[in-house]
Amino acid sequence: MARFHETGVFKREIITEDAAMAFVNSYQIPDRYNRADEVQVGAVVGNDKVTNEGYGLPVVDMARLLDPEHREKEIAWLGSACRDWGFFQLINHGVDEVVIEQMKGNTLQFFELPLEDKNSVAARPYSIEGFGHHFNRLSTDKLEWAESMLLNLQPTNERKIEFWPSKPPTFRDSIENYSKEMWNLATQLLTFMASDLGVDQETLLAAFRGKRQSSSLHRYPPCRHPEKVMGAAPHTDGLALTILLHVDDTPGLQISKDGLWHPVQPLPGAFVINIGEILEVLTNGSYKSVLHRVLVDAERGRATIVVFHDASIGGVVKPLPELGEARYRSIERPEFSKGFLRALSHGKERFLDTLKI
Ligand SMILES: O=C(O)CCC(=O)C(=O)O
Ligand SMILES: [Fe+2]
Repeated sequence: MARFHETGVFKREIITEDAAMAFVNSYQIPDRYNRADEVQVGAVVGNDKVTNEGYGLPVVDMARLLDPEHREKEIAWLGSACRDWGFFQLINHGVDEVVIEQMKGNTLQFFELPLEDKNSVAARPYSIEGFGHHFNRLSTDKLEWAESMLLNLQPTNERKIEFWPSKPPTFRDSIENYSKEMWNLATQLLTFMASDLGVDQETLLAAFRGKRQSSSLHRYPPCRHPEKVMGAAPHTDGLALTILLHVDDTPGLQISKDGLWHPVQPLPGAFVINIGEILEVLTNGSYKSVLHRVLVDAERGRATIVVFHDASIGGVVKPLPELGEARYRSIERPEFSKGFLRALSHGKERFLDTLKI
């Protein structure tokens, strides 16, 4: 992924004083944030129900996955969520609450720092890591209504410690602990996914072992004109498995399904899990990597902690051989990133569709 910039298709802009002022006083939306035309694309389902039956985003219960009496049914439910939605909320996940609360607290403390402090770990124009705007696409050159802190977490030799905030002082420990918890959770979920897919657990886990884990911390300031700005423009995730934690209960994430945007109503204490492009390929198209976006609230700020897990089979992105005739052509991992980013940046067709056989 260090090769992303070689494609020359994205850049990360720093948060300037003017940007910070625009976020605070949002009566006037500067032109580069004004994406009213994009916000209006696609109808939003007025659906705030979170149920296991209705049309809401599926809720998967880890306690049931671990309970022999309910396991089989819950694995099937997990599988259907990954096939039909590409997203689900996970409850009773068993992740250490102290680690979660410390990570949430330190994330908020970081974002509350004076701009000068946050910019001491500012992204460089063509670096993935550091503090700044999220990526902006060269096709529009518009900016997202958010400030984001991106860091590589694992393997440790791929960390760029110069981007790791030293304020608040516990930040580095918190994210280190959080990284381990997320790796354990990802591993656990993958074993159940393997059961659902009917593949050997070890084969699926091996694709993730030793691969990169990275994080994005996002803060979406409230905006007096939420109909004009995008917290995150529509995208799919370019890695394999994403685990998102809401720091607060402000909604904003929307998932595309059947041509409609479905708002996610964050369940207290739950994670939002989604399938990235690479897991779609690994599962030979069984699990779906789905378009999502973030809209901003008029009054309430929102923060999220997102951890991404990469995967490949010996450095190649391709379907697991156990899953029958390949429906995607094999591609070297670095080429995959280039193609993914190029397609995203130019807002063209989904890169995965160009790999379909
Ligand atoms: O903050 C969110 O709700 C979503 C963020 C996201 O989609 C991403 O970082 O890829
Ligand atoms: Fe995403």
